[in-house]
Amino acid sequence: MSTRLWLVVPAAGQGRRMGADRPKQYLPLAGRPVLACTLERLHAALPAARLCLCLDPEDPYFDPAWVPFADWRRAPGGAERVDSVIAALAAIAPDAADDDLVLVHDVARPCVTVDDLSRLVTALADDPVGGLLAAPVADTMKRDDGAGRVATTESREGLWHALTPQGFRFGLLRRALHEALARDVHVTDEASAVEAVGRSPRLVAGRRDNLKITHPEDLALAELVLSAQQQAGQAASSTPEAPPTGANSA
Ligand SMILES: Nc1ccn([C@@H]2O[C@H](COP(=O)(O)OP(=O)(O)OP(=O)(O)O)[C@@H](O)[C@H]2O)c(=O)n1
Ligand SMILES: C[C@](O)(CO)[C@H](O)COP(=O)(O)O
Repeated sequence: MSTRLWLVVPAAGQGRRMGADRPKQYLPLAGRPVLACTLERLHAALPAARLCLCLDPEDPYFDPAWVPFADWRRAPGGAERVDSVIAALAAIAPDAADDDLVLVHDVARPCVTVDDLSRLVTALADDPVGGLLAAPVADTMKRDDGAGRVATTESREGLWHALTPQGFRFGLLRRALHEALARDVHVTDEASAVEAVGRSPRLVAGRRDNLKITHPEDLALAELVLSAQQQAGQAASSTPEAPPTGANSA
């Protein structure tokens, strides 16, 4: 399958759980804004991809000098992440073909490695649906009783943490997201929307340190991860902790 590669980076969130004086994508990480770090990783792996960056239309912090891609455009962020991604798909629609692969990656995940990005693209190259980076759940899982006590211990077998990027064919992704909105199905990632139209995204095992900066402590963790990756030469490569696909019985 010979198609173009698009990158959609939702970066229009307000970072409410972070509680900082500005959206978390503009907080400093290893001396640069989170947004610049994330775009640098994406560019190192996929320099020829076409980028669409979702930004709050009233964002006073963004600086285009942080974008290393030659071919890029911006889309107006919406109220929820899904609205921002839909706006990005509308912005690329005039130039995108239904079979083009669209990778959606949170700006808040700056620790994704070049190797995970490359393996994802390779895994999805001939996949008619698409898929996502994911990490097998490694902790014992508890369900609460609603009153602060454990109701049950849940099996973690077959459970994965959904990471990003998540990559799907343009036509399928657009249809799935629009159907989710029309049917009022709450989706927190692209894969859920694709699942809701009856397709099964491929799970591609990725590194656990591809964390999403969400809470204040995550910024320090991300800084440690970037530093460790740098020392281990893993900014550009990595070894997954699980086979690329298959059941999680860890
Ligand atoms: N309306 C929105 C909401 C989120 N995002 C993006 O979606 C990604 C994941 O969202 P999340 O971690 O929830 O970020 P925020 O919405 O910024 O955080 P919070 O929910 O704490 O406000 C982030 O890259 C964020 O910028 C977006 O583009 N548009
Ligand atoms: C897309 C995502 O990063 C996958 O883990 C996640 O669902 C986004 O989280 P949010 O808090 O719902 O924005």
